[in-house]
Amino acid sequence: MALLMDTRFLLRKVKDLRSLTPKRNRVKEKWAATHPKYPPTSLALQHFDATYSVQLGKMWPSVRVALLSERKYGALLNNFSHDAVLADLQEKGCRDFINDADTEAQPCLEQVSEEESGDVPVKKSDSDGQQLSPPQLSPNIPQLSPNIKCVVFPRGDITRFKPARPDTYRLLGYYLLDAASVLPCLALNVQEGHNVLDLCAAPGGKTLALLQTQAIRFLCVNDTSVSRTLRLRKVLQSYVPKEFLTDENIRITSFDGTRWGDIERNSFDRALVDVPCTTDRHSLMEDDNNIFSKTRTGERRRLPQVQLALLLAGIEATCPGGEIMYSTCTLSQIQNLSVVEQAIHLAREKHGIHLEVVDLQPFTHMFRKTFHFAPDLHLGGNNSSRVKVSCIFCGH
Ligand SMILES: C[S@@+](CC[C@H](N)C(=O)[O-])C[C@H]1O[C@@H](n2cnc3c(N)ncnc32)[C@H](O)[C@@H]1O
Repeated sequence: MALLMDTRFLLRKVKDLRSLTPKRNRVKEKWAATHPKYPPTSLALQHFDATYSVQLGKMWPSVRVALLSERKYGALLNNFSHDAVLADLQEKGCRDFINDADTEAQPCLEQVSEEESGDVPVKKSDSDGQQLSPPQLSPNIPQLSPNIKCVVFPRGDITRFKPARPDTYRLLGYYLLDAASVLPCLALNVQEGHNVLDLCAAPGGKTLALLQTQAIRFLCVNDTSVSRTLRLRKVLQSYVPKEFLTDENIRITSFDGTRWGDIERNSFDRALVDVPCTTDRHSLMEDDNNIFSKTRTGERRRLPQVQLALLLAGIEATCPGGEIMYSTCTLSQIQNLSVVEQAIHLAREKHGIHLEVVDLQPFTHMFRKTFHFAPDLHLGGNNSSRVKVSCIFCGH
């Protein structure tokens, strides 16, 4: 311990001495050695400027500003906590945007776009269902779980939430996440007694939201990264009472999700496939661990391939009549619509599985007071085989 402290002291000293030396060459050398000429955040912006200006046209400048602005959090309330957190946050000016959703509203045509993620729910037809070619839109409105509550400060108010405090049972009262991350969990339409698969689950924000429904019979939580799965376990321990985290209720694994079809088929009523992606906002903000860094170029290029394999695995794992939610936090069409389109095609051609795409427009319309959504997007390669889907864009 003493040695460690001395070492730390010495390190600090060296730092101090360096800061006293005249700036000249030393500063230049250090800069050159540690900072790439083009940091990953700049490479990400260059890439988005090139691709999204074409994909989004005149919407890109405002979407760009939104991506570069401070992220706005939501606080997902923890029903397992004993503290009266909601009243406390309401007193501070927050509102539960799910409770405020306009469930009576009918979708209208005017819609504007803002930011990040593409979320696409897909329904698996009965095995003897008719072949759907081209893929058909299934117009249904998910029943919103009354138990998922997520509060936000009013539009334009970027007050930060204080870290959640533990209650007398050491459970935290809320989990902070991008408010839009709750939308795929709501759209998944989990019903009483369902078996649910969360294929890429860590660090666990959406897993927690799914557990808040208190409707799930069995939840299977997976993430290929062992370290991130460890984080997820810690999150669950901080929010969910031990008696809920039994083998009968939940299974936590660290498998490669792309191989899930080899492990378990036709087993789940619902599957959430929240894939790794270019995490657009993060890639513009943080140089550390950035997918646009030169060392991760190969990984970035392989993303659509991995996403497709994960979605296909989620489809195989779901039983006939079940629903699959594909979600990302990127605007990229290649990582959103193209992946869903290819998955539908391959599921039919290779596995004989027929899918219909659920139209999310009525769903997004319910939340138009809180989020900006993309205008209609189309699934399908040509005019004659178009199926509409809606992509949800994170942020306010
Ligand atoms: C967008 S994050 C998931 C976020 C999570 N759903 C949440 O709400 O906190 C994507 C996750 O996919 C995981 N992942 C990447 N490749 C995977 C694979 N082949 N199988 C399973 N998980 C994978 C990553 O480790 C990462 O944790």
